[in-house]
Amino acid sequence: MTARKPVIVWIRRDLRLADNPALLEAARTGRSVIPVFIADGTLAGLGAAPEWRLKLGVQHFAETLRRTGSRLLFRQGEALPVLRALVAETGATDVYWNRAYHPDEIARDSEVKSELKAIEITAKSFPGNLIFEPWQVQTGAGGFYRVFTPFWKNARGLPVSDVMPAPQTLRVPDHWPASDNLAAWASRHRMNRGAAIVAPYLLLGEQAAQHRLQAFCDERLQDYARDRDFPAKPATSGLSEPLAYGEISPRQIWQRAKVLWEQGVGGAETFLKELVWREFAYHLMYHTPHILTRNWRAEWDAFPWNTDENHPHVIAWKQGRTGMPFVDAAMRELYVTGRMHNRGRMIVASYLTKHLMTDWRIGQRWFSDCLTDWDPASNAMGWQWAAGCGPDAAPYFRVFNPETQLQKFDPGGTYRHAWIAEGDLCASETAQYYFKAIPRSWHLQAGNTYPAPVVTVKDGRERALSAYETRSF
Ligand SMILES: Cc1cc2nc3c(=O)[nH]c(=O)nc-3n(C[C@H](O)[C@H](O)[C@H](O)COP(=O)(O)OP(=O)(O)OC[C@H]3O[C@@H](n4cnc5c(N)ncnc54)[C@H](O)[C@@H]3O)c2cc1C
Repeated sequence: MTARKPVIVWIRRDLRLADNPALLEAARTGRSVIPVFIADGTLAGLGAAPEWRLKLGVQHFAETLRRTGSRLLFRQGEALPVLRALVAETGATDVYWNRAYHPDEIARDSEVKSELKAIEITAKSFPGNLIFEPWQVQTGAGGFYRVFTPFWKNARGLPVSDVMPAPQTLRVPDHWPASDNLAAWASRHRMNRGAAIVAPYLLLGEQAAQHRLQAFCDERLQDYARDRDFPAKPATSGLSEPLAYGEISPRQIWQRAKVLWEQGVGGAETFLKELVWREFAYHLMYHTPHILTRNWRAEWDAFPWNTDENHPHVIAWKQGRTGMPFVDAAMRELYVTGRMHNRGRMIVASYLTKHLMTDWRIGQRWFSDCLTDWDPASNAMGWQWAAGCGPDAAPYFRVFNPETQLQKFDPGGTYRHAWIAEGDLCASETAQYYFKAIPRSWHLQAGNTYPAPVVTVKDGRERALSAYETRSF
């Protein structure tokens, strides 16, 4: 009687109906479908903002499923016992999911798959969260890539399958198994006041992501290559946030932009290339998982980084009070919006690791607490790139100058004005708001004098280069 047995779809960071291979395959069996989200140990290490954002995403997707007549079950506990219990309760014979690539998730999923198979449950995983599976893009010798350009040249020519439709219907089981309390879980977060501050900047849910993609392709893509580096311009897609929770799939973005590329729309190729940086980050995380926690190049272990998280320079960096307007503007943007422009990310990461000679993992931790688009692979790759210790990294001796960068990418001072209130007689609302948003314990006020640089461009550069030149490796 398999025909009547339900299929369990284990929902993870794939909070969407369309282009969701596991969900579609389950619907196509014609059997009832039980979608479940499991809050397990892999979520324990999430920073405050991404944890809060994930919970909002799960709640939103539960609402989306409810509108189709289905539901999202929610269970707390380790994945294997939860799935085993659900199989026993429902008589399901199949469990489907879309693949995840973090080393902890790979280990968990492999165990779940073999244990379910051992009790004669069909456990199937699908490729749904990347354009190219990490093992699919290979060098001529059959290995993995360490450098982006050849990865891109190879990947751009590979076939990409069509986007899948949302299931037309999801058959419901005769009896829904009980769910743990999703609302109670979702309201338990560590953002406190931060939630209300960041909330207006969120791009939440599948529909919002699709609208954004459409608007971006219609209005911004044409000028993307020209404008994408200017932090005051609304020139980029902002899709990293829904991508991080699977509210949109990279394949949906790829296929839309690829058509425009083929039609000769300016900016489309550059945009696709940026999207493939995300693929490259996953490729690296899959083949060299130590990128997440250790210097990718082990010789950098001997470098004399500052590892004191409470060093006054690190505190000034986190609080946007380094005295370097580009760095401070970007750090304040992060605090208020949960986002930071890519140029800002490169500048603040370079300033922390080079001028302040601080271990990149201190910056990585701060980002992982503050970013609503936090993504383990892109984040680690970005930090190791900026610090000079990663694969295909910016060489350590190439030190971004935050002053000339500001002149070049914010020539009219719009970005600076948006985030730096001190000394500005007509300080913008956002710049003033920063001081309302930050904890009182920081003792900062908009009327304060703007600080002198904690380390000047020249001193920081010379110190970093001298440490680099006298290094023991
Ligand atoms: C130190 C540092 C930390 C970063 N941390 C993250 C992070 O936690 N999460 C994250 O998604 N990105 C991260 N990035 C990459 C990049 O800054 C963001 O992806 C980008 O700013 C997102 O804005 P967007 O969606 O408007 O990008 P767009 O310019 O519209 O680009 C489209 C998509 O391409 C991908 N992309 C673009 N640039 C990069 C890049 N350099 N690396 C990887 N993917 C890229 C993203 O998925 C992005 O949504 C980091 C970069 C640095 C230097």
